[in-house]
Amino acid sequence: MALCWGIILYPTIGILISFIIFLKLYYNYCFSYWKKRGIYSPTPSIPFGNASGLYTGKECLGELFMNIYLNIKSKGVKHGGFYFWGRNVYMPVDNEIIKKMVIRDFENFPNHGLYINEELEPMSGHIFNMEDGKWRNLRAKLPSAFTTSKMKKMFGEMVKLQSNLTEHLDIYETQSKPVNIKEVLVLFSTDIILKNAFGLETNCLQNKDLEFIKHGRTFFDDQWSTFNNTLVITTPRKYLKWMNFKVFKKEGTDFFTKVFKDIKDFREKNGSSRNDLTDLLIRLTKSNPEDDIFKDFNGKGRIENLTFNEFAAQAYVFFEAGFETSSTTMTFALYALATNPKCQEALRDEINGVMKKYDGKCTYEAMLEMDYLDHVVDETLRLYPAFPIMPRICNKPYQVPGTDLVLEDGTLCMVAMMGVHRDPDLWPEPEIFDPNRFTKENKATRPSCAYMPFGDGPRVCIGKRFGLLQTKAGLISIIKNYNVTLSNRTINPLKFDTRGVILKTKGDVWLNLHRI
Ligand code: HEM
Repeated sequence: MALCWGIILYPTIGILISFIIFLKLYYNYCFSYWKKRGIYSPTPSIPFGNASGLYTGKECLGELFMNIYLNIKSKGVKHGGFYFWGRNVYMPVDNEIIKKMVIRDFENFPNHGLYINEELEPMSGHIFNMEDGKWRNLRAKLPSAFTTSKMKKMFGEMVKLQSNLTEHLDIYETQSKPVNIKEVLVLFSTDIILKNAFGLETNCLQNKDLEFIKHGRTFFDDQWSTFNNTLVITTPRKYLKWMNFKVFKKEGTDFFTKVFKDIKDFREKNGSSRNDLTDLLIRLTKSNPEDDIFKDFNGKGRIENLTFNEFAAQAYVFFEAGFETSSTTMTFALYALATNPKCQEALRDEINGVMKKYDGKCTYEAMLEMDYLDHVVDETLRLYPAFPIMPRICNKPYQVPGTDLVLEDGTLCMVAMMGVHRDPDLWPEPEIFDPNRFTKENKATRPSCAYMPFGDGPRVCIGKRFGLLQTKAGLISIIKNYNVTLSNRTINPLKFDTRGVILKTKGDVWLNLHRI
């Protein structure tokens, strides 16, 4: 019997030891990447590299990049490197390098480099993941869904929904109950995006159990999806492809595929004059040689029409991005205003003053006159950029300007937006909420890439104007009508939820509302 155990035990121990030695050698090799190139790197550890905070629940993705940025910056260098597991990642901290990478030398970094597997998951073929010519061609068409005249019309629709929001909030106010503000703002933002991009009247505020909410929130909130989102950022896509990795939950994608098919079928059968994002996407699915929309981005060649799956993937990303980022931004803004009552008062005074000029109406023109509101939103997005990542893949060898480093083709580069936004060299006392940082005079003192909550360059957020309008429509309505204080149910000082890609508070933000 003892002999028998020996036969099994000794080879097993041998294999285990060999495996550990192999792993150690492998990691030593990986972790020497930046050193060999003479580039500073914070000390990595096995197995997570520099991302252990992410996997042990100490830091969210935005904080992880911020801390790496501040660490590199503290060494007085222009850039550094770090490791996701064994994967090397480049991080610039010099503003000129960031600017060149993202704007001037965009041709070297046109793609986000994230996992896309359209055969397995058609929904992954959306514009955020799209690359090269395909991305360029589609991206060139989409701005026509967000022109100034359309924005103005959409703001009108948002204002109509403001009364639903206050009616809903009044229920909490009259019962003197604190409100979980993010939960309400998700409903408000979902109504806005469904109305403006898809022409649907939903009133989620009265019916929060709608499937749109259930499936829509899964992507950013549920444990499984948030973990998957993190994996997609940190893991080389060739491994994910090899594993046939699935990002989305089937029930959610089935639901949205059906909804988008129904909307498309309905509009094709009945016609539509909405001239909105959905109309534009439907037009792109028609193979029409007469239609100029099929000219490529150079205006020389022709592009292929979108398949139904490609149509659905675009509709899906606009729906998801449309409600989550803005409701998150409004939530952070209200937290900041509740904890900075003087800023709240100044904002309310401005809203009342400007609206008085417009017969008490919240028009597009009135909103444009609200400078302080603009500064409050800007400052909120500086401290709490809802989508705090800006990945770029280097697609050909690139000599980093002003340095000896040549980035290799395929290197993942990460701009640490939150790091830049909290860099004390750019923002004195960066942790303090101070909207006046964004007055015209103060803005002029900073380099352009010191602030980029919507990214920058040709890949900048396409929904930026829509997201800002939505955020402002919500804030105007709440601050005009309620004095907002923080309930003791809120974790204060605020901490970040360490799951997922979107920046979120740990625990909910609960507010007390007092009708004015
Ligand atoms: C406060 C709200 C928002 C924030 C903070 C935000 C932030 C961002 C950021 C940082 C990026 C990456 C940019 C880059 O890589 O340089 C991005 C991309 C994108 N955003 Fe937003 N976003 C917001 C609202 C929206 C809304 C409302 C929509 C849709 C209606 C939207 C749709 C998109 C899309 C489609 C992309 C991918 C663009 C591309 O790769 O060409 N976003 N957003």
